[in-house]
This record gives sequence, C-alpha cells and structure tokens, in this order.
Amino acid sequence: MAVEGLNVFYGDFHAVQNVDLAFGRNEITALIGPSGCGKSTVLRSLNRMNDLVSGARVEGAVNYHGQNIYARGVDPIAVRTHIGMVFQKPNPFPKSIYENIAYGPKVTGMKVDSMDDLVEEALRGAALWDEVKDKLKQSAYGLSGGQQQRLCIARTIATRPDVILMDEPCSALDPIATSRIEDLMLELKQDFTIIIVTHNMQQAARVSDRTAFFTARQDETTGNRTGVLVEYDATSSIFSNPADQRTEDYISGRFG
Ligand SMILES: Nc1ncnc2c1ncn2[C@@H]1O[C@H](COP(=O)(O)OP(=O)(O)OP(=O)(O)O)[C@@H](O)[C@H]1O
Repeated sequence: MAVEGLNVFYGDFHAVQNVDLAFGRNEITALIGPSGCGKSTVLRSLNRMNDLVSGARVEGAVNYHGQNIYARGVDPIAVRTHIGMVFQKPNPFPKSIYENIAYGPKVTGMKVDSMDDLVEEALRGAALWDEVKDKLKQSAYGLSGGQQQRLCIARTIATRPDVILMDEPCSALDPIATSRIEDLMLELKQDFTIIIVTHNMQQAARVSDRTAFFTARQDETTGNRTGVLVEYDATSSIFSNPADQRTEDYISGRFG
C-alpha cells in the first residue's frame, strides 16, 4: 500500500500536506509526531474513514494493490473490509463475545463454512480464545479493557483484511494489557500489514519496522498548523540516527 501526494482538508483548513509513504507488506509502520500533526488524519485516509467525517476532503491517491481507493466507483465499505481499523478506546458492540466476531462476516456477506470455526480462529488470532472460550455467549462488556481491545482486534481480523490500522490502540490500557497487545502485534504481522499511530515512542521503537515522523508547520499569515511528513525510515535509523534535526529534537524530548 502506498500514499501519493496526500492532502487532507477539513473545510478550508489544510490539515495534512503532500504526504508520500509506501508501507511494507507484513511490516509494522508507526506514525509518530506531536499532537495535531495529522497522524490520525493520515491513518483515517488509508481506509476512507475520513469519508465519515463531515467537511473532510482528501486529495491524492492511496494505492492498494495498485488501485487507488479514492477512484470513482470504489466502494468504501469494501475498502474497509480489506483495510480494517482498531480504535483508541475499545469499542465492542453491545452483544455477546461470539456475536461481536460473527457480525462483520455476516453483514459483509462473507462465505463462511462454519461460523463457530471462524469465531475460534479470530479469537485465537487475537490471543483471546483461552480466556473466553467458555463464555462466548456472555456480553463483551464483561471483559476487561485489554480483553475488549483484543476482542476488537479479533473482530477486525474476522473479515480477513490484509491491512490493519491501529489508532493509539493501547492508550486506554494499563502496562500489562499494553504489553499483551504489543506481543500480539508482533505475531499478527506475520499475516497482516500493520500501521499504528502512537504517542508512545518506546512503543514505536519496540514494535515497528519503520517509522514516519510528522510535524505541524505553521503558516505565518494565517497561523494555521498543517501536518507534514518530516522523515520516514527504518525505525532503528529514526531512533538512533535521524536525518532531520526536527526528528532528533522530538525523539530526544526537546519538543512536542
Ligand atoms: N473532524 C475534524 N474537523 C476539523 N478539524 C479536525 C478534525 N479532526 C482533526 N482536525 C484537525 O486536524 C489537525 C490534525 O488532527 P489529527 O487528529 O489528525 O492529529 P494527530 O497528530 O492525530 O493528533 P493527536 O496526536 O492529538 O491525536 C488538527 O489541527 C485537528 O484539530
């Protein structure tokens, strides 16, 4: 998947300018940078989630297997089954654990031989099966926050996407639950391409293969702050030998 000349506007406000990024298959890419630099905006552009934000407009291309997902005639709902998303706050449906997983495959009309097998596969894939296998009919709301987030990951992988977008998936979790999600991400990357927005630089350094650092550039006349991509490289290079002074200042805690 690759982004070419991505610009995003909210009404007249130019939120993100001219972003080019190519994501490595079966890699984890972290999007980092100070608050308001457009990380979530870029992430939401990758599966047309910005279509649901009133006033949002996207220019440029997001090429997925060679096809621009913004091309005329592309169905955004189909895009989101291939490019799934996990949000900051765990948001299970008010349904049973089983139904949380079965819902996506049912509504997207996925051909499923055995729903029970698919539910088990998704829950195993999200490292949750052993904890919930005896209470599949119970409400998802009875799970802990970390379990709920793994359920949301299971729900996402149930429709068999090949890209998973994660918007600060651990920010509402304690360190133990965070560590479990990080371990899970490292397992999931064998089967999926993962793009994660995180405020936690240690997390980016621990889990990601590549890191994109964004910052916000202020327009002197209008005072508006527009997000730009500063640097994109292997995570080890970004954290040990960044090419741009702004990256170095950010990762060493001098700004942001
Ligand atoms: N729905 C919206 N309507 C108007 N402006 C928005 C909307 N969503 C985001 N913005 C603006 O776009 C800019 C980028 O926001 P975005 O949330 O993408 O940044 P971010 O880097 O993810 O920030 P944070 O780290 O604080 O979550 C900000 O100036 C923000 O106020």
